[in-house]
Amino acid sequence: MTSLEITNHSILETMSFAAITVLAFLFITLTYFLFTFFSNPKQKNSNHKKPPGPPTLPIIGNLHILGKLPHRTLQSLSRKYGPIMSLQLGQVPTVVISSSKAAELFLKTHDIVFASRPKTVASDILSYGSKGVAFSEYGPYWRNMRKLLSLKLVSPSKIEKFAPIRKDELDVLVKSLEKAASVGEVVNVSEAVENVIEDIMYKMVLGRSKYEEFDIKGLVQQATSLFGAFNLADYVPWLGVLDIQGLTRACKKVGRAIDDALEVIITDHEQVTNVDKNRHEDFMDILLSILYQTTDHENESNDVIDRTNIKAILLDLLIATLDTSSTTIEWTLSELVRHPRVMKILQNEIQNEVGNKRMVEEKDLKKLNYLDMVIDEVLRLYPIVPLLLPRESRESITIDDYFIKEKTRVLINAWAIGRDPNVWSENVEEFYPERFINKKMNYLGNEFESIPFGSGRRGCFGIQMGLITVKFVIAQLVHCFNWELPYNTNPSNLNMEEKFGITIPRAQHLLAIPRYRLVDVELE
Ligand code: HEM
Repeated sequence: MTSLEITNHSILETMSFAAITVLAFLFITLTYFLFTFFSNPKQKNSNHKKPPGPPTLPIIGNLHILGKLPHRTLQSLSRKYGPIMSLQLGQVPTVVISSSKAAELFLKTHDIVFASRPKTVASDILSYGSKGVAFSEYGPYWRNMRKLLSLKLVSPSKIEKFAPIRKDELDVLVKSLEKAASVGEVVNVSEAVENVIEDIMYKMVLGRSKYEEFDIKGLVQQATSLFGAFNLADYVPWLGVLDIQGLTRACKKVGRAIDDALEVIITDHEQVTNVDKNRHEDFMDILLSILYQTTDHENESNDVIDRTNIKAILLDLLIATLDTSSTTIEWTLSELVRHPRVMKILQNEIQNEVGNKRMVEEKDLKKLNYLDMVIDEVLRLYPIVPLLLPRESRESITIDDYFIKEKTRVLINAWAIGRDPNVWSENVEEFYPERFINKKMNYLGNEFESIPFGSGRRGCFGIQMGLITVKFVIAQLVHCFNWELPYNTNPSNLNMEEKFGITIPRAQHLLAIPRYRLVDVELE
């Protein structure tokens, strides 16, 4: 065969492939129109009024309009279509909530209807078929696991028990920053904070410092972005086999690496526990103590907690603890550096309570009211999980005259709710902690004006542990150091762009120069 023949042959092949693709697309589009036109005629003629929403395209619905920062796109769409808005994400009917009043209806008044999570490719692969807590469907398994874990992992006495770990790890960070300060070094604050949180959480969850053999933080970050990605396979399941975005392949690859790491961690833990029975109890010990128990004593269910349950829960806990606290700290330091006025008031408050001859201790935190206001303001502007974790309606329901059918996905735009000018006044975009002077937030499900931890049955169960970690790190870092931006950057020019995923970290790492400000403090 000559080269010309080869070329012609391939063009012919390419042409027929293109023709087949076009024909297939036309066939699918036609089928879709016929299907949507003729299917469910009863619903078309009934009073089942859907919430308003933007026009949809065949097959993909509104998937194409989400953009790189969906929380922002959805906020501007809600200005046009209202706080309860319909979207069609591929084949999945979706409702987006963008006001505190609407959030209260979905997360409090009708919480039980929206207490489930949708099954997704990521939860199926990475969570061992949704066997963890955060991504599992509503039902006796989730209810019992959540009750058990809340009691055993994050009770006030457990939070107190882990205080020495938080103190020791933070001391190490302060020491290294003191060194950097003595030579005027530029510090990658984002990385430093990620590392200290990783060290704290490692010791708390696994009872030891990092494993050199594998990069758990990296794997957890990859899993977090896969959980947050809009995978076409979840929205147009028949396109799933093609895996056009490669996300299903990525889930399988990351899932295998995580499984290998978790196996090593569990085996290692079992061995250490056998040798030293009086060790300080960590999360992993608590999880292993429920291995082989049944999940539902009351109803005598036969579900036994096995190794895959333990691995799925462990991954949930690592995802829930690693990124959330460090990202909140990162945004807080960024806003403080941008607002020297606020930084000064906070430093003065700490200095008045603690003096400048010793470091902050956790017991000081309850006296620091301005610190509470600073953190509330950061959580209002940067709810770290901007769309919370998706919910799914367990049955059909009518809310505010809108019909929401069973298995509708519900996205709560916590980011838009915290920036609603009708609630937070015209200076809504401004970082202004004083707006919380007469407004004490407790995040226990009574306020809906700012919901960084979600709310209701599926709300975060680690709120107190998250808050104490964030407040302690911030108080220590601003008490021990003044912070300057490098390269003569004007604070008002600091880049504040975010990246989208389940969480929203800074798009660019925060770099700053620490200047030590305490006198005569001896770190052991
Ligand atoms: C600043 C730190 C934290 C923030 C901002 C945060 C935020 C959130 C948010 C927004 C949700 C979803 C709520 C919803 O869908 O309504 C969530 C769920 C969850 N969080 Fe947190 N979280 C933090 C720390 C923690 C910690 C330290 C733990 C564990 C010790 C934890 C464990 C969980 C779990 C298990 C869920 C899933 C709950 C369920 O589906 O039943 N979180 N968190």
